[in-house]
Amino acid sequence: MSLVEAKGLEKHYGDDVVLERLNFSVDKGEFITIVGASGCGKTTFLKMMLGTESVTRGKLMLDDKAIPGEPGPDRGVVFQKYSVFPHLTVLGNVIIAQELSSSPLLGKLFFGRRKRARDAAIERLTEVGLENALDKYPHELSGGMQQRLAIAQALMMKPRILLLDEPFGALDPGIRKDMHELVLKLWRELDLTIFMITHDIEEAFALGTRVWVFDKWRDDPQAPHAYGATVTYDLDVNREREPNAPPTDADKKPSVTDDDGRADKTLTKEAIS
Ligand SMILES: Nc1ncnc2c1ncn2[C@@H]1O[C@H](COP(=O)(O)OP(=O)(O)OP(=O)(O)O)[C@@H](O)[C@H]1O
Repeated sequence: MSLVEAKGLEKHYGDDVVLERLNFSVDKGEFITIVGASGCGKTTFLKMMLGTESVTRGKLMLDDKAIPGEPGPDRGVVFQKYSVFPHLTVLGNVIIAQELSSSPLLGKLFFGRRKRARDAAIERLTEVGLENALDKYPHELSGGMQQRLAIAQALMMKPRILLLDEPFGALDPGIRKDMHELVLKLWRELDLTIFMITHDIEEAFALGTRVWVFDKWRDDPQAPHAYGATVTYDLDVNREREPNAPPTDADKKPSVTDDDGRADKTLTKEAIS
């Protein structure tokens, strides 16, 4: 059984068709990187996965059931803009993810549960390399450290799926490299399935086991909103990294089918950049 599956998935805003013809199946442990022109619907797709945007038509399934229409502990998210609380310490920022989830009314945990949440938060912060910054406030952290904190927050509830919306877009190239190593380490060690949007094609090919290109399947200049984007290319890359997956022929020569399964062509990252 696939972990995530879409069948004829569509998203419209009024008459504006943003996404359509989305048909895919994603197994546990895959690392999907998503590229595509600005405004083509990548974030909208991620929000549907998160449960903060509704499905207009078709199906989006998690474990063979309609994906919940609200965020849940099984799906963690990190956005490009730092989403941490400025008035809380690093440790407080991660504990609160558990507090808000376990005690939404009070937003507080007490006694043994607080101690367990604290221990779990320290574990998550150690995983992202912030164990020496527990008492710092976000303004005392570098951009890379703030994103590490946002990742620790997203991991606090032990999600199975991690949704990353251009998480490294605002970071310097050297720091991005460190973040790539971190995200690959977390993906492997925590058995995550990742969907990550990026504008950086090199990053998409370096990190993903599958690269998706979102684009409109048809463009009509007379009716720019009539057709939505879909996955126009679905490229197998770095398959040897997947848990228990031996390298496939696709690693050597990516083979691509269009969204109707018709064309079969070889594609390189140069061709879509
Ligand atoms: N809440 C909304 N109401 C109406 N239209 C929206 C809403 N959210 C997004 N859109 C529209 O949906 C389209 C896709 O937006 P989205 O943010 O998903 O694109 P994107 O591919 O992530 O873009 P970028 O790469 O610039 O972040 C855009 O035309 C946007 O204006």
